[in-house]
Formats: sequence, structure tokens, C-alpha cells
Amino acid sequence: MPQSPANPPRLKVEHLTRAFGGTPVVDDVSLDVAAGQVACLLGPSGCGKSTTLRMIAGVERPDRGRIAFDGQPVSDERLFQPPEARSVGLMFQDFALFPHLTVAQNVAFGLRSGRDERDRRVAELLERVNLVGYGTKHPHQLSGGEQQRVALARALAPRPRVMLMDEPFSGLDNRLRDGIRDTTLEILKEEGAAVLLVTHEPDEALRMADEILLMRAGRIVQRGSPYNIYNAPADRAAAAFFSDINVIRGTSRGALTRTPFGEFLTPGHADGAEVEIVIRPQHLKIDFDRNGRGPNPTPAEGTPARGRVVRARFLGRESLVEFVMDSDGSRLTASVPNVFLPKPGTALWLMIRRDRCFVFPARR
Ligand SMILES: Nc1ncnc2c1ncn2[C@@H]1O[C@H](COP(=O)(O)OP(=O)(O)OP(=O)(O)O)[C@@H](O)[C@H]1O
Repeated sequence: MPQSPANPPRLKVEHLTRAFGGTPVVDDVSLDVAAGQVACLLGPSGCGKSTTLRMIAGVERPDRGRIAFDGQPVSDERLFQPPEARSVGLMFQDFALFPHLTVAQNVAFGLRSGRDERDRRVAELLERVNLVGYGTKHPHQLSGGEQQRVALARALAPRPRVMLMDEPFSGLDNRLRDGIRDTTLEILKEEGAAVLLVTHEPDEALRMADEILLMRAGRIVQRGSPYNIYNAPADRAAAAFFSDINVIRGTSRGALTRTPFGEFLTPGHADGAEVEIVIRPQHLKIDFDRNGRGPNPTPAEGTPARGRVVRARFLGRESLVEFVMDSDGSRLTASVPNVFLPKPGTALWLMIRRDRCFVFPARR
């Protein structure tokens, strides 16, 4: 739904700022999340994600900035509503179920309605999280995944306008996690809350988010759909956050940069400026050596360059092959689906998917 003053986003955060001991930890963060939308705050440990979430929850006071739900301020220069007045659902890494309460009592905990309505809502949620028949059990009788689903049901029970989740899946077994993420996402979408999920795992953000907000040192450095963030990273660090990367350095002259893979267009970079051409391992293509010759250059893949295999590893879904390049001794890594394990020393040719390269100014 388009947003306007008459139709404000479910969650709106403007210029949120918080310092600890003089060090800014959250620095001018603004974001919007619509009802039914999942936004992921993604960034390395310590970048300020949890502090942002805690301010929106109302358990941490901002130094500056405004927070509004459906256009109604819950925190600004004058106002600071406590968490219980905000209609937020909270879910953290340790689910913190009440051990002495049953599953049904845990789910009913935040419900203020009459008994019939409460029982109806608990039954509805237990069915939705696939725990029919578990109502009388206690948390210690449940697996980690089941406990996580109870926590989700408990957080959603009062129909919060905004759902805040801080690394909610990180305590779970790796094999369970993808399934639980998908189920959780389905339920969140059905319930229609605005969801802000904090994670340091790019895979989780790519899987769950409608919008990713990439955070670094207290600031949001890029925002966009998973597709855009992955395929058009704002800088080298943003590219490197999602996968291993290869970096080919060169000097831009007349908007062209010469590399072992031919010339690359580098418009917008001054003459003599050092640039970095960044390419993910899966976008390097490998071809065989034909008596010292490689494949013919193509417009899309440019000039091939020869290298020798240093190491090849099988990682299950893919094989990673590391090369040292003949031309300048630089190291590059290519990823190949399935099994491809050439012996060290094998000469092979590499080509670069030019439409998948990113060009950035070189880091000093
Ligand atoms: N109450 C506090 N007092 C002092 N420093 C704090 C406080 N809370 C957080 N910090 C500091 O602020 C920085 C950001 O912490 P925050 O928990 O927001 O980061 P994060 O991105 O969520 O990291 P993680 O994923 O490790 O939880 C850290 O350096 C942390 O030590």
C-alpha cells in the first residue's frame, strides 16, 4: 500500500541516535516497516542492531529521534512510552518461556481478554504453530524447535502491531533452522504485524526479508530488496558481507581499467584512480586448457586468463577451486556447482561474468 500522511507506515523510525560513554552506537537510523512486511537489520556483531531494536521496544531510551506506530508517536523529544504501552511482540535468542507455566499458559500470558476469547486465541495459535495437543506440557518437555514455536505463539497472541525479533533462530540446530524460519515467516505474514528482525546472518536475511537494512558502525549503509542488496552492493564491504569475493585491482585511465581479463569500463573514476573490480566466486567461469590456448573472448565474458590450481575443496553443494594467475601471481577463487576437483598444478582458464562485476574505488 502506498504510504502518505493519511496512511502512515505501521512502524516509522526517524533519526534514532544513542551513545554509550560518548561513543555513538546507533547513529541517525531511520526506517519504515509496513504492516505485513518483514524488514531485517543485518550487520556484524556490535554494529548497533540490538540497541536499535531495544529502543523501538521501549527498553532503552534514545538520545534523539522519533518512533511512531501507525503515525502515533511512542517516543520523541517529550514522550517515552514503556514497552507495555507500545503493542510490541518480542522474541529473543533465548526464548525465555516461563518454566513453571504450561505451553497454553505461556501463550496466554500477555492476553487480557475474557477466558473464552483467550482460550480461542491460544487454540488458534497452537494450531498455527503446529502444536495441537501440547497445551498441557511444560517447556522442559519440548525440543528447542518446539519451544521456539511456543515463544512465537506467545509473542503473537496479543496481536502486536510491531513484532521485534533479535536473532530468534540462532539457538536452534542448523538442520532445523531453515524449516522453522519458513514456518515462522508464513505465520508472521498471516498475522500481518510489521516485523523487524535482527540478524548477523546474511542467509537468514536473504531468506526472510522483504527489505534488508544493512548496518555498519551504528549506521544503515544500504537498504533494499534481498535481490538488490546482493546484486548491487553499495561498497566492497557490503559485497563481502554476503559471500567470499575476488578483488582485482587496477588503475582507471580514460574510464577504462586494464586487467589480466582485458579492459573493464570504469566510468566515473578519475584518471589514475585505483579501482577494485569485485566478483563473487560463482561468477568466475572455468574452461579447459587447449594446448596453451583458452576459449575465444566473448563480449559478455571478455578475455580469458590462465591460472593454475592451488587447491580444490568439495563443500557439498559446490566445489571451491583456488587459482594462482599466470599473469601476475594473484589469487582467485571460483565456485563450481557439485563436484569439480582438479589436481593442484592443473592449468585452467578463467573468465569473468562482466555483468556480475562491481567496481569500487580502491581501499587505501
Ligand atoms: N548498556 C550498554 N552500555 C554500554 N555499552 C553498550 C550497552 N549496550 C550496548 N553497548 C555497546 O554498544 C555496541 C552495540 O551493541 P548492540 O548489542 O546494539 O550490537 P549488535 O549489532 O546487536 O551486536 P550483537 O549481534 O553482538 O548483539 C556494542 O559495542 C556494545 O558493547
